Amino acid sequence: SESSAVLEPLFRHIDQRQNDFVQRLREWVAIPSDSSQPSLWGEVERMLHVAADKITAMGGTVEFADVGSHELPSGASLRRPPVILAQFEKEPKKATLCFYGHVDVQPANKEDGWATEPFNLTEIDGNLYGRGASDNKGPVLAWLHAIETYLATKQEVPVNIKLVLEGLEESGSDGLEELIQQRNDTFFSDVDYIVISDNVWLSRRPALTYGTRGSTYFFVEVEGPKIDLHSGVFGGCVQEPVGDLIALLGSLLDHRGKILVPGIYESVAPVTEEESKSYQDLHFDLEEMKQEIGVECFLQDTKEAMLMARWRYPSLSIHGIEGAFSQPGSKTVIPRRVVGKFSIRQVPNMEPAVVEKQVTEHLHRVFTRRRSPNKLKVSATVGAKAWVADLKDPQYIAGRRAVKAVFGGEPELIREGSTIPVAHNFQELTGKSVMMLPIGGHDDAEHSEKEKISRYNFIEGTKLFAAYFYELSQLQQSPQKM
Ligand SMILES: NCC(=O)N[C@@H](Cc1c[nH]cn1)C(=O)O
Ligand SMILES: [Zn+2]
Ligand SMILES: [Zn+2]
Repeated sequence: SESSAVLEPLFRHIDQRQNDFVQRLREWVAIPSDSSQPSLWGEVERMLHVAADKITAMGGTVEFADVGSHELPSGASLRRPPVILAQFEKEPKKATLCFYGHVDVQPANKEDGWATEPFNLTEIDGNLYGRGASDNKGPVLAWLHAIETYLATKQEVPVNIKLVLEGLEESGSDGLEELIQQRNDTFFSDVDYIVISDNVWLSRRPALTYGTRGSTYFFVEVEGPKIDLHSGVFGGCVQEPVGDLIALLGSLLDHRGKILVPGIYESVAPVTEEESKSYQDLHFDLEEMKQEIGVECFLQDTKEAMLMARWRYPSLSIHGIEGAFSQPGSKTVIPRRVVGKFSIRQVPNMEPAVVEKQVTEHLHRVFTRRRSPNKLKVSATVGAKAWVADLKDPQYIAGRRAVKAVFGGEPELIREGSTIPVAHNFQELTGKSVMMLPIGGHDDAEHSEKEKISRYNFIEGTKLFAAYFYELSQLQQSPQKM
């Protein structure tokens, strides 16, 4: 068939080059582009330059777009890492696909329990372990390798390509929403489709993703004495900030994971019959998942209930306490100032600004009841809304065809519990079609000390993207053909 004639040489080339592609991923993972703290943004910038050089070497043009500054606690301001806006030569008759990805990563230290060095991509039993391997350097490279494959095999890329690559996704994509607004009538004006590959499959089957949850990240600061104190001297005499903070954090959730902040579930949409049915055919094995992450039980007993908890209900997770003694050994200290960190995943219809107000008021109410002399400060970042796409969008037709061409079966249609802050912004601000085409495996353990992408997913994922360019270009010719 025509599609095999186009795709077979591409797939062959990808197979032949797979070791080079893995080596390039190794080079990218070696850059510790952790965006969680402004003091580390130098490495994020270095990573953006490496990505830009790759795009330029392939014939693309790159602009480093400014996304403003971040105000430091000292009052000084620091320029945020720029966003790459790139494009390849344009042919007006072809559709234009814009790919979004990020090259920053979550923090990673060997001491967190990594069996391998987090920034040294290590292959074990066909899995490539390393921070950013799946989230999101592997998929970003797979898109670039798909383009490279067309060029190397002297085939015309069948769609025009634009890229948006950022370095602050893991800390909330600050400044990107404003950049999209500014460039709506220029960079984005001729874009037909936006595609994101920053999530994972639900099972061993490939998937297309049509929804993500939003997120707001909270900081609860409790400040007491002006210096840390000896607990033998002042224990029992001062109201301890850690005690206040634990009471505040303890007021957020019940023992079954229900959020106790008044009003938080108010706007959550009821489950329709159609939605209920949509979970039945999905492959998700609770027992296997228990084994994988090492827990005896989940808070839900059925696949349907667990997927709903993950995709369509809000959740609250406590991430840590800054300033509390956390090293090994015993230190009999009363910390003077502690900051609790937690986030709330939000679902369609929930407004981050409303959630922020509800949480702030709740924490102040609980704190007032304690009559503590300490000072409480609540602040929030990220404020990302949930995203849901229309499955009738033509991108999903091209996505299904590309999955069939590479994997030989139908994709699962899934949602995602995590957040890609820009997904909602792209859809709302540009009005363009947005789809997620993941290549990460269900067990990639993103954000954990076991993050990996399998060689299979990385290489077959590259083929998927190459096939996707082709299938997208075919839509204009035969949009209804399945
Ligand atoms: N792969 C997407 C991802 O991991 N996104 C982050 C974004 C985020 C949310 N709050 C702070 N950062 C995620 O945790 O979902
Ligand atoms: Zn990501
Ligand atoms: Zn992430």
